[in-house]
Amino acid sequence: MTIASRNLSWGVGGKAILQDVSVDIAPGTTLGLLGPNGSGKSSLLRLLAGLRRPDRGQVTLDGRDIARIGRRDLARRVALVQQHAATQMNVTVEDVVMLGRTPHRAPLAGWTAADRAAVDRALAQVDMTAFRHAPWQVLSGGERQRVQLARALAQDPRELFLDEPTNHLDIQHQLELMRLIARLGLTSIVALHDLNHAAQFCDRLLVLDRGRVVADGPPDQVLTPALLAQVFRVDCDFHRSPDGRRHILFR
Ligand SMILES: Nc1ncnc2c1ncn2[C@@H]1O[C@H](COP(=O)(O)OP(=O)(O)OP(=O)(O)O)[C@@H](O)[C@H]1O
Repeated sequence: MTIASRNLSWGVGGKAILQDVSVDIAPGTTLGLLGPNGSGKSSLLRLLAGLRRPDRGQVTLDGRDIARIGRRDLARRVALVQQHAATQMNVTVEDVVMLGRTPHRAPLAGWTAADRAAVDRALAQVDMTAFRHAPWQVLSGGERQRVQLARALAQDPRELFLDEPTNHLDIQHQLELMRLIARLGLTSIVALHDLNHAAQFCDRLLVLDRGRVVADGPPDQVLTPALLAQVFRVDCDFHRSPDGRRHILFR
């Protein structure tokens, strides 16, 4: 067990946004978080990452209430890549990725060899080494997205939360990013809209509809025509891809 939630509920201004969400995620799992726009995926990621407190229920990390874990300890362990990460403009790519090392550094200490190695590794993992000295403001949307992932990887997390990480990426980098996440060996929770990526790269899928969990299990069991019709209001057929995974054809 790494991350788990019990009967998590959260709302704003009397509107229930997440209701009774319970999930228990085994170490090393790539969990795809699916659901229509507004179903609560980003809200759940923030609650699970400890950035927001639930109104009811609890999030635990290795059995400890996440609300009782200090910010710095949590940041050494858990990284979140949000959809629209705010970043100061007047910085380089390397500066942004270096920020990921902050929780590991002693106050006023310089950069260690381990910090530099983590930044080098993270830039290489997202194929952005050539941009190391580029100013952040010249990057394209997809390049920024990859740098934000590198910042999270430089943090050396055991749990990685990603909110629609393939947005803005060209197809090559979408596939590379999904493959990278799947082979990192971390516990990754990834909000996704591409159901075929979910089928191809995730071990387990959790489907939200209007703030409630409506399906939870391996892709083959979750991605059924009935569920896709009920939750996403689409008709589809399935093919088997050569690796035996489901491939969805939308009608
Ligand atoms: N801070 C907030 N204040 C008011 N409403 C909010 C807040 N955060 C989220 N919501 C509402 O909660 C619902 C769920 O939002 P959330 O961003 O979690 O959905 P999502 O599944 O990630 O959506 P999308 O696929 O469009 O990114 C939406 O109706 C949204 O407007």
